[in-house]
Amino acid sequence: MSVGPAAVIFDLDGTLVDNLRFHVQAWGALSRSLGLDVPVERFEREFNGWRNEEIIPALLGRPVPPEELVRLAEQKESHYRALYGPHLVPLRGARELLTRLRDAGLRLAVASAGPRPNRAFVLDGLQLRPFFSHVVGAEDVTRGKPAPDLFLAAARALGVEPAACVVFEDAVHGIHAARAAGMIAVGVTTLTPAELLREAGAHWVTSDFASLPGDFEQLLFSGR
Ligand SMILES: O=P(O)(O)OC[C@H]1O[C@@H](O)[C@H](O)[C@@H](O)[C@@H]1O
Repeated sequence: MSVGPAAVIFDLDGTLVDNLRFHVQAWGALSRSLGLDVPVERFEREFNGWRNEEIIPALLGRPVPPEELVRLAEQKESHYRALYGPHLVPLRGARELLTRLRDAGLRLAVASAGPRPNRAFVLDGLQLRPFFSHVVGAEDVTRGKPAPDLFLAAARALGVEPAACVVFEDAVHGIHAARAAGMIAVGVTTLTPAELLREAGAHWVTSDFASLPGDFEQLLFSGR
């Protein structure tokens, strides 16, 4: 009997796809249209892994009524999808790793703080959705990352104990969330340097899915 992990949970933005510069560009355009001058680092670090319901009030520095929030979020997200659409591609090795994990009998889920249309844009656009038993998103929780809620919701949906889950995640907030959920955390260095992901608690780091650390590969696949 295998004693390795039973499930793997993937973050979406910055992990399954290397798309954060397009999110940052769209956030920058939204901010400018509102007369705000926001340093890029806030989008890359502070807001990475948050839900729109958390980002937009922080950006404006005030509570934002639901209708205004929906309108501003849609303005940003439709711009992001238009910017990223021509570049949509999985992170190197993603499809191959998902195939190996599925064939090895591991349960797979996505846990993203992003809204449903953005998840569909990537997962359906790249035909990755069939790999995943469950996709958990912004509307399933009230707190984004670093709260553990998204990852715990994914584990619950998969019917797997948190301690038996591995999380792939690119954001410091996401690594904190995975560790707070009691999961094994693997940092993906699409934007955030390896040292910061390790400091946040990542057990391993990798630049993509094509070259995983040997001992981590062994943990995932030995005995399967
Ligand atoms: O949880 P994920 O998939 O990394 O994505 C969450 C968010 O990540 C941020 O970095 C983006 O700017 C957001 O717009 C996005 O929704």
